[in-house]
Parts: sequence; C-alpha cells; structure tokens
Amino acid sequence: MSNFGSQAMATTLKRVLMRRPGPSLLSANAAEWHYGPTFNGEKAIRQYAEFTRLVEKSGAEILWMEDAGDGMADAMFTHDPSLMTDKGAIILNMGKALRKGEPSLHEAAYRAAGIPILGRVEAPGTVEGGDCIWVNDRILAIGRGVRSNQHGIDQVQEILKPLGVTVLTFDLPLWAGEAACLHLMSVMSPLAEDLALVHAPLMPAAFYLMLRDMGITLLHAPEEEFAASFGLNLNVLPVSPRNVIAVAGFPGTRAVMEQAGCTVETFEADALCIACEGGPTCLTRPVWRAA
Ligand SMILES: NC(=O)NCCC[C@H](N)C(=O)O
Repeated sequence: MSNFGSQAMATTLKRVLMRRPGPSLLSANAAEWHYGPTFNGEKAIRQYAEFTRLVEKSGAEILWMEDAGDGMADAMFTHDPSLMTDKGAIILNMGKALRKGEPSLHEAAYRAAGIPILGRVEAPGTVEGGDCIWVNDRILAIGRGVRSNQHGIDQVQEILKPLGVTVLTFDLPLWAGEAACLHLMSVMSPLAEDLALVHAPLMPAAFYLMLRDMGITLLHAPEEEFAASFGLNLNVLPVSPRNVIAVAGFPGTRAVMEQAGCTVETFEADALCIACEGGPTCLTRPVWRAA
C-alpha cells in the first residue's frame, strides 16, 4: 500500500509535509515579506512548536524539511508550493516572487520520500496550493487571483486530465491588494465532506452557490473575527472529519464549529499566523489523507 495520495480536504490526515521555521524566519525583514506588526521570529518559532505538538497528537506522520538558513522565510507555509493527488505530486509555481525557490524544495522532498512527481506548473503559469480546493475526488476548484493565473490553471488541468479530474476556476477579489495573501482557502475551510467554514462576503458567488447546491453545509464565521484576524480565524486544519486545529482567540468561530459537532483544538498564533498571513492549513501540505 502506498503512503501518499489525497484528492480530499478533510479525511483523516495520515502524512504531512512541514518545514520547521528557523534562521530564515528569524532574519526576515517584516516589511519585505509583508508580515504584520505582531511579527516576532522567536515567538513564532515557539508557537510553531505548539502547533507541531497538535499535529503529532493527531497521529499524522510528519515528513520534515528543515530551515537551514536559505532565506526562504515563507517556506514554512508548505501548503502552497505543491499539490497532492492520488497518483503523485504536482510541483506548482509561486505567484509571490519571494517564494519562487520553494517548489524545488518540495520536489527534492518528494524524490527523497519516493513519491512520484506527476508534473510541474511552469512560467508564465502560476498556481499556489492555497488556491486549490478538492470539492470531491473528481473536481478541483482553483481560485484565480493575485497568486494563481489562467496559464497555471490550464497546466494543472492538463496534468489532471488523465486522472479524470475537472478543474473549475473561480475569480477571487483583490481585497487588501497585490502584496497581501488572499487564496481561495482564505475564504473557505472544509471541515468534513459535507461541512465547511466560510467567509461568504469574499467568496466567489458561483463557488458559494455550487457548494450550497451540492448539499455542503456552509458555516458562517463571525465577520468581526475575520476582520480582527485578517482571515486567520477561518484557516482551520481538519485532521479527520470534524476534528480540527485552529488559531486561538476567536470564540465565535469556535462556537460555530462546535455547534456543528466539531472538536476544536487551538494554539496561540499571533506572531506566527496572524503576522505572517498563514494559518494551520497553510503550515501543512497533506501528502496522504485516508480515502
Ligand atoms: N495557503 C495559505 O494561505 N498560505 C499562506 C501564505 C502566507 C505567506 N506569507 C504568503 O504571503 O504567501
């Protein structure tokens, strides 16, 4: 049996690619990386350790990449430079220029782990993992916006055709501007096959209506918590259906999930997630989720 493969967002997480932040994050220039006022490298590293403890507690195996000081501060957000399918990984191409070196780190990690590479997105195409959502194992939704463009989306569709997967494209708004991070996953977090947490005001309307018509229950997170966290209240990692890891400090968002039958574990993440614009899903690249 192979130990990779995933065309789902919220089945049991069995194996995940992560990169522990270190010297590159500590020496990051916050303005250059678009990190916010609560950025603090040492504190972020401590908060990451707490996040790691929760992932380990879930029973998932972590495939580690280490930060040896290559200057790639955002590389801890392993969700973005690659995408996993049931047949192997797709190496993506980043929309954020400072992150251009990251896909090769993923390619090397997959090769070392014996995981097949299905294909690569090449310039001028860009697609980031945060823009990709498996609606089910036959449909991949991609958000077209600042980070993912049509060239890249077309390439992903070509790579996925032999797997019988259809790619659907949904336009994202500009929201806080070109330098900020708004992915499709910033406005929707799947919690189970039939359940998702959303920030409806920024969702592509056609995406919202499609999910609703498919019978997926959409939980609306409180808008004031989305604003206060720059969207990180919504960035929730399912380690199995209805068991999730979230950023601490957003009781309204937590209550909405608990009322829908979810178990929610949290960790403090002001210096790590809120400052650096990426939450628990962004810090993980699932390489194997149960079918
Ligand atoms: N999937 C995600 O939402 N990733 C967050 C990436 C944050 C990182 N600072 C970036 O701007 O790319």
